[in-house]
Parts: sequence; structure tokens; C-alpha cells
Amino acid sequence: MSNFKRYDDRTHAARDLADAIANTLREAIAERGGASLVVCGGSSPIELFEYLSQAELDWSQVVVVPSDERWVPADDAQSNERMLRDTLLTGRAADAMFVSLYRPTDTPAEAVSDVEGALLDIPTPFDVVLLGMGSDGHTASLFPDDPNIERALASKARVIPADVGPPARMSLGPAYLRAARRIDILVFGDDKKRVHDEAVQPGPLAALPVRSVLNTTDPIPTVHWAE
Ligand SMILES: O=C(O)[C@H](O)[C@@H](O)[C@H](O)[C@H](O)COP(=O)(O)O
Repeated sequence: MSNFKRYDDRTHAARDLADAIANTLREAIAERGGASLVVCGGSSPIELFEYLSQAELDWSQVVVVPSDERWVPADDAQSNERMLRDTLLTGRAADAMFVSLYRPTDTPAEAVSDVEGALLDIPTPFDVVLLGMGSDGHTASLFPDDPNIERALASKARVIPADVGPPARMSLGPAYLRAARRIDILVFGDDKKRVHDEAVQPGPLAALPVRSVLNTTDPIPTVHWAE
């Protein structure tokens, strides 16, 4: 069960969704004194982040958490944290609080308890969870070819090390990602549209892990798509 919004182009998708996210953050700050925003990595959301970073809201009351991280230092070109600091956590949004998922350990598994501890103070449900999707049906760093994907998708853990790559990954767990007031999934291109159309059909979660968030009902996610 999910809503599907089709846009004329990627810029319209980025700007419309950024405006909707900004409004949700403003409402959360007004109602609860703060807001939480989970954001995916990858390339699809970059234009959205650059536009959202200029939104007029009290960013000092917003906490931003990556949905997942590549297990590389924050100055590495593959780092989601680096991408977020370059595109979202700049301009007005530079005032936001950011919770890094990366720790300087050899493996993500060694950092699970420390990262879990850093997330404990963030109230759930998150106000906004923005995810992407790979053409293999992964979301966050929940990959179909991860040898532990079945266990990961059944997990209630906040963070899950993903023994994929290199680089290895750290992902927020599916149950934690679903603990949201709104879930938006930003998907571009015909290939991913075909994967989406398959993923909304019943089938094994492990084959298309995006199903673990796409087919939740509380909240009902919205998929935002442009060619
Ligand atoms: O760390 C990451 O890469 C993301 O969190 C990942 O889940 C991303 O959303 C998809 O891989 C789509 O990436 P693109 O937008 O680059 O296609």
C-alpha cells in the first residue's frame, strides 16, 4: 500500500517534495518543539537537499540522521555524511543537528552499540523519513545480496551492520525506518519504476527489501517519481 506521485521532471519532484518536507518540519517544531529528519544517501536526492537547505525554518530544532552510511571516513567521496554536509547541512540548514552513523572502527558491527546510543535521545516516530531505492530493490543499505538480509528485515534493531561492499554499510533497521509520521521514497528513471511496480506486488521481502517500507500502512508511504 503506497501513494504514487508522478512529476513532469526531476526538478519539480525535488522542489515539491522539499517544500512538503519543510512544511512538515515547521509543523513539528511548532507542535512539539523539535523535528527529526531521516535522509537517504545516493545521487537522487541531491537537488532536493540543495533546495531544502535554503528552507526558512528553525533548523537548530531539527535533528538529521542518515538512513544509512558507507563504512568510510566522513571525508571520503563515498561518504553519505560528506554528501549531506555538502548539499543539505549548509546555508540555513547548517544549524541542524546531525547524528553521524560512521565510527572509526574496522567494521560497522564494532560500532553498533555506540551508534545505537547516539540515536537513543531522538524521539520516534521520526517526523520525516526520506528514502531512495536502488534498481536491485534495496533501500537504505538493506540489500538483497546481503547474506544476512532475511535477519535484517526481521530485526527490530535501530541499526544494522550490512556485510556488503566494500565498503561495508550501516543501515537504520526497517522497523526503525517505519517508525515515522511520513515516509517519502524518491525514485527516478524507468528502470526503477519497473522495480517499484514489482515491489508493490506481494512477494518475498528479501528479494526486494524496499518492500519492508513501501508496503507499510502506518504511515502510508508516498513514492515520488520522475523519468
Ligand atoms: O547510501 C545510499 O546509496 C542510499 O542510502 C541508497 O539506499 C540509495 O538511496 C540508493 O542506492 C539509490 O541511490 P541513487 O539515488 O544514487 O540511485
